[in-house]
Amino acid sequence: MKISVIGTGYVGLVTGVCLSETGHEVTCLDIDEKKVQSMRNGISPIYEPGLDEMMKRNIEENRLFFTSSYEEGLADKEFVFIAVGTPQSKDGSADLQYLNNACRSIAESIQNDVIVITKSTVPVGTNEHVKRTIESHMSRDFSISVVSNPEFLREGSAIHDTFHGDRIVIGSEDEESLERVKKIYQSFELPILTTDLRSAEMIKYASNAFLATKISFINELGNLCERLGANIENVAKGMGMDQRIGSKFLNAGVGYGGSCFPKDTNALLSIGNSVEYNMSIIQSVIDTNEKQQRIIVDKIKQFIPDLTNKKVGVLGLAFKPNTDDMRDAPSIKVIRELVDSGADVYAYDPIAAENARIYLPGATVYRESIDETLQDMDFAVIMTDWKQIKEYPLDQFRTQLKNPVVFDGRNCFPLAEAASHGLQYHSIGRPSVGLDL
Ligand SMILES: NC(=O)c1ccc[n+]([C@@H]2O[C@H](COP(=O)([O-])OP(=O)(O)OC[C@H]3O[C@@H](n4cnc5c(N)ncnc54)[C@H](O)[C@@H]3O)[C@@H](O)[C@H]2O)c1
Ligand SMILES: O=c1ccn([C@@H]2O[C@H](COP(=O)(O)OP(=O)(O)O[C@H]3O[C@H](CO)[C@@H](O)[C@H](O)[C@H]3O)[C@@H](O)[C@H]2O)c(=O)[nH]1
Repeated sequence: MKISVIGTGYVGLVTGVCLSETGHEVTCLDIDEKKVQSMRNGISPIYEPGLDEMMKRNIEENRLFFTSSYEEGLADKEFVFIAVGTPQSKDGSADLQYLNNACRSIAESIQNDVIVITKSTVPVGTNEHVKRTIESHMSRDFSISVVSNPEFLREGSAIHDTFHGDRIVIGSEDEESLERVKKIYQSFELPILTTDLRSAEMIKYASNAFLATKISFINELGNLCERLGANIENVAKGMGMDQRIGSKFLNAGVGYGGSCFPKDTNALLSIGNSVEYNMSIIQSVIDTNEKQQRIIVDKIKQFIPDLTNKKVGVLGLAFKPNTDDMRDAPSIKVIRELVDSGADVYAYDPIAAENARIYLPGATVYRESIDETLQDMDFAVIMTDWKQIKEYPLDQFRTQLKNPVVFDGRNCFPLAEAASHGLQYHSIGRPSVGLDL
């Protein structure tokens, strides 16, 4: 089938590449010329394990194309996926300016009847707005059908999630379009839920908000455990064994970040407000997360009240492992607070350091290795559970640091091991060990 994908961020690029991998002819379209040039050369603008190789193969086999021209991108296409960003506006709602621009450009360049499939996360009712916008800007009379097809991939495992996701959701009021879009995904052999437009749009927000709720819930319980001498890991294990609860997304830590949970929970709140319905659970989830993102600084100040000229080695900057994405990464708030409190911050991330420069205070010094980041520091802070950080030998913390004190925002190490290596080790929702050092 001939497909156009508009917007080549994580979702658009991974969708385009994966659809070409299954034999479709795909043209990915982006207004960012530099990105398009780099993608034409087989270089992905995002870090995603396995993506470059798959991209290059499909370009070579003439199934995957890149353009910045709507005329070229839409020529002969039966299906147009919209995957542009829908970031958070100042008032918390989803900012639809990129989507609106894409709709107007589609309308101006459309050359045949198309099914427009929205992959971007958009408020309930937006697909109807997409149809109206395109139809009202078209100069010729083509038939436009709209289908909602929200995306559930995670950054860092995006290709795996695309081919092995739990479900594909397709919503439309138009049965024929539903059937045709189902066929695009035929070879994926995944469960497909077909539903109405508005429910499909809501499923995306509901899923993200529920996962965010699980995280804020376990973080709140973790804070209680700390005060009562219980261990949140043991508690989560016991809860997760109940299949009604499930063991996933019960890892306590420095709160959720990234380009989706923070903005989508806020957008859901705003959707509620638009119909005068107060989403009090979602509000609490957001408030709990805001506090949780700063909790490691509170903990540091409890043990080291004066941070003036203290040297701090920060391990991990990305909002989670296997991505270079720094959008809403908890490390941003933590490093800003450390710097504002007078500390000198030295930071390491295997791949996010370049993006981090855009978000972090200018005073942050970037290091190339864990060893280098820990050398002569007054203490260490762990912000991302990268494999190389979790596998870093505990005795090296003791050898490299000036004082063997570690604040771990991701519970990377078992308590007994940290203690046996002579560390003063503070983590989340678990008792601190090595306090007698
Ligand atoms: N990032 C994720 O893991 C993820 C997962 C599921 C759903 N989503 C949703 O998917 C959407 C896209 O997210 P993302 O992180 O991939 O976005 P992004 O912000 O990383 O990328 C968006 C891309 O769209 C391009 N663009 C903007 N306006 C355009 C236009 N008028 N025409 C063509 N291209 C245009 C930009 O240049 C950019 O390359 C959002 O709604 C997001 O909520 C994201
Ligand atoms: O038990 C957990 C699980 C996750 N997190 C944090 O939650 C955030 C989000 O993690 P994850 O969901 O793995 O990453 P994303 O790539 O943001 O993916 C989420 O957001 C996407 C965009 O909407 C959705 O498509 C995915 O289904 C959804 O998982 C990160 O900061 C994680 O560190 C925790 O703190 N504890």
